Amino acid sequence: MSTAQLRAATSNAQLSYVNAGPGSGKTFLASEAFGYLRFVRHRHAAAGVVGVTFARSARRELENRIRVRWGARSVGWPNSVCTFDEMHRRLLRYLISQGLIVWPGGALLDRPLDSWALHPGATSKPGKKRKCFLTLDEEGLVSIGWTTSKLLAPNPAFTDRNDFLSALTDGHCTHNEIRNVLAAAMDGSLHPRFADAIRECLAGSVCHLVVDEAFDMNLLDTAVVQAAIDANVPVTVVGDPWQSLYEFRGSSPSAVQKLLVENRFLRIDMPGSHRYSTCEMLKLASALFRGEPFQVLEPADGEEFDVVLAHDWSALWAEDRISVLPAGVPSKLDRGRTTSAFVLLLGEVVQAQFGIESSGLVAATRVLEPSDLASQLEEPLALLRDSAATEDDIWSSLKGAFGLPCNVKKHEPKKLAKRCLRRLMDVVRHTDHPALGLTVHQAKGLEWERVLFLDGALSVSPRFANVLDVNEGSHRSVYVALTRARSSVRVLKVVSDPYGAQPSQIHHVAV
Ligand SMILES: Nc1ncnc2c1ncn2[C@@H]1O[C@H](COP(=O)(O)OP(=O)(O)OP(=O)(O)O)[C@@H](O)[C@H]1O
Repeated sequence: MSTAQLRAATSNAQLSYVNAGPGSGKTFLASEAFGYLRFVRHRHAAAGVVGVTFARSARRELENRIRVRWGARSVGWPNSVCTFDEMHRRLLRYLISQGLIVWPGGALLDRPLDSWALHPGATSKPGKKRKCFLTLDEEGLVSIGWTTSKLLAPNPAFTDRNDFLSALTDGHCTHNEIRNVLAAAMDGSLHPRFADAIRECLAGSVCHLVVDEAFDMNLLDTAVVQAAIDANVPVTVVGDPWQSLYEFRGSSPSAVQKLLVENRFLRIDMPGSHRYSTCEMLKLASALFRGEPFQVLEPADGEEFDVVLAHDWSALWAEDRISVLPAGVPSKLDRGRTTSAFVLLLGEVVQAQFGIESSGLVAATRVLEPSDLASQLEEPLALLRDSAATEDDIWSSLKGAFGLPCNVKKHEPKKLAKRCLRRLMDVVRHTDHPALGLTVHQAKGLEWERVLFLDGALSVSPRFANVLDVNEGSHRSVYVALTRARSSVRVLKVVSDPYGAQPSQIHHVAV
């Protein structure tokens, strides 16, 4: 460990904030600090050290590092590493178990859904609709309310109260319902006993809270951290204000800054970088962290990459200048049964090629409930690799594998799904070693030797430098993408992306 990391990991401050740039070893530090807190500072505590972060991939990364460094028992009960969603569920469950909140159907199940996609009764057809949600009254009764609002395609919701109630009483719910009810409970104006109970739960179960990627916290997450502070639980937060990416989940860097200032967190700066092995990357990462102008290069002919990053999955599927295998599907892809079969097929190819789980597998598995996935996909996989097999052969085989009748209109693949299969056939049949394709969100916290970034707003001209603005979400996404490479990053211009969001304008200055 560097001296700066050692100082940060072994700080005995009640509240500390470690501020550091990309590749400076923040996650490394969070894992070191976890061991110090668990085995030294709080070795006699009955409550646990809890590490908390955002995406499931980030949670896995942090937990793996802690297991490797400190042994599997270091994260055993009462210690844990979890996502904020998991923490919200635990707190709500505590309120239910104490009889303070009455949940429809009684109990909150262990595995909330990510979304209501394909749940009977939930709709994602865009348009102005009556939309059901949960409310909490001061007696602790959770009931169903509704509002008329515009439904957005990727966010299905219930429009009928009875359908919603029967899904809830069957034990289903999404993280969204949990967040809504917990946020209402934490709002002290409703009834102070909810907030008192939450502080009691935190004080009894957590002896130290370590928050990684702190600038992704939303208002509910900061309220949970504030409740821990009010319960006298020591807190360490680690973060880089430039790496706040979860705007769609309501991340609020300004609320995080407010939390740090109002509670007088001890700020520990951790300079230095451990990721970068070339002057080019050291210079680029330092300019990015300081908000200074920087230049980027286009790839040279034939240059190879370990990973290709893009703002969204669609840009990766639309790219045909390089051989890239995206580990996820465009968000606009329909969620029907035939498309779900394609998602499972992609999952097998990605697993075989890169040894990782592709995005969207959980939802597709829920739709098709395969009995023996490996043998069901044996024939479609063989046809995918057989250059004599046509696109129609693969669709028929996929339908057959999951018992979907052929020649039924609703099981016909849609235009976008067909385009994705054609691209997959092309990549699988013409390259032995395609690059892994990921979105910037999926790449957060990870690193590779050589990175190619697909972007439409950065200038790659030798006459211009780019300047990013920390207050722009899409600029922060560019920052994360450009700082993932150990030795080199190149930028390939994408002219337009018909499906995904475009980053907002980046300021260019002449050099
Ligand atoms: N003291 C150290 N000695 C050797 N390697 C280190 C040290 N600290 C960190 N590293 C390595 O440097 C790389 C970057 O570390 P880490 O992922 O923790 O950085 P980070 O600050 O969380 O990055 P980012 O926020 O940009 O994702 C990793 O490969 C990590 O193992």
